[in-house]
Amino acid sequence: MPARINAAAVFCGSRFGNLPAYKEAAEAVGAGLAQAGIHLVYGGGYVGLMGVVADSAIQAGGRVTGIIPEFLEAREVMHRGVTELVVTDSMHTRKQKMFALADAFLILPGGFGTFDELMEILTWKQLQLHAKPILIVNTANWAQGVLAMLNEAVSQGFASPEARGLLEVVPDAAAALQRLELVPRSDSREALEATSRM
Ligand SMILES: Nc1ncnc2c1ncn2[C@@H]1O[C@H](COP(=O)(O)O)[C@@H](O)[C@H]1O
Repeated sequence: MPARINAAAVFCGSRFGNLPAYKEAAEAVGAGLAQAGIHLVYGGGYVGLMGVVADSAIQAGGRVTGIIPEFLEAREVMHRGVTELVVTDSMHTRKQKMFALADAFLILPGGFGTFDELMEILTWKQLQLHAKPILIVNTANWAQGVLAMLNEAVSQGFASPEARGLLEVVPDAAAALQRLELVPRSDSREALEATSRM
């Protein structure tokens, strides 16, 4: 079935993590997006799972846009093989551009930076700045800690069950790609207007 969305942003680790399953998931997501004709938007690095997802999409003939802040060009080894590379003046601009381009967000295994990106896109949704799907690809249950934290916030009365429901958890890349088939293309003007409020 052809994909209805244009682009998905992938947030994931700048390291590989300890399990081979993490790299395999990044490969499957990159290749799967390309095969579905979905434009990959990601952080522009060559390192860790970020590089894996980009390389897999490129090898499968996909369109890949990397968005990287200038100060991370060396640290995250800016990927020069992507279709488009956007160098921003700050982390904030990077996030805004990734947000504006994407119709949906996939969160793959990662560390603190990935958690930050997840929380920001989730809290923007909680504030009704957007309504785009956010999917955690829970490979080998890597996200159990962050999910427990979110669930605990609901249990403690600091977040509503509705807010917790703004985030979907899927077990693997195949389920994520299947879910993306159901996502309608978002109105890019609405997305751009939303970024001006962030
Ligand atoms: N504070 C941050 N805001 C946005 N993005 C960040 C932040 N810190 C790091 N990042 C980026 O996240 C990815 C993955 O980082 P991991 O720590 O490996 O999960 C990387 O591109 C960081 O630049």
